[in-house]
Amino acid sequence: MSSTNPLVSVIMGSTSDWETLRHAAEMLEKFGVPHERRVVSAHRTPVLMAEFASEAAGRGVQVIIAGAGGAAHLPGMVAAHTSLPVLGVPVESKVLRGVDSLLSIVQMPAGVPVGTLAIGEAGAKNAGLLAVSILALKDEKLRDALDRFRAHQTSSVLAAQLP
Ligand SMILES: Nc1c(C(=O)O)ncn1[C@@H]1O[C@H](COP(=O)(O)O)[C@@H](O)[C@H]1O
Repeated sequence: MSSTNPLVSVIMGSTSDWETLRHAAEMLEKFGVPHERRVVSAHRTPVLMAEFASEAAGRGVQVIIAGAGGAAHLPGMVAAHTSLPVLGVPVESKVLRGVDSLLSIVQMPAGVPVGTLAIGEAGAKNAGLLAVSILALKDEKLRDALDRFRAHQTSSVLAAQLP
């Protein structure tokens, strides 16, 4: 991880979300994308959240990955304060198994989009991959790395076929 000039900001509502969001950070690491990780909460640190979202583009951040659980308003509220692409990761909650998180994030009013991923680890990994895809639009090396990632994934699946 690089804390200087991060291109992607991975934020989460609580340190308890790290077990899920670390999968997004690990994907970014795999592709060598400079990123930061922060705990920011729309509910518990509303002023910090508004400042963070308003200032992110000015710091050179190009994509925000925001994960939260339960009443997961963080991705939507961050999206309300920035026109950067915001990728929302629903964290699996104890009581409703993340369906609450998913519905809180996905059902945005038209005009303020959040690109919502699947619940939990798979969603976090795919958020990392989507962030890489977005950056790869203007980065040929990243595009090649993504192509290699896909090719490797394909050959692993083929190699794992049953006889
Ligand atoms: N959904 C939100 C927000 C928010 O959306 O602003 N802030 C914290 N939380 C969520 O509360 C859950 C429990 O947090 P604790 O484990 O700290 O009690 C976490 O999944 C977090 O994302």
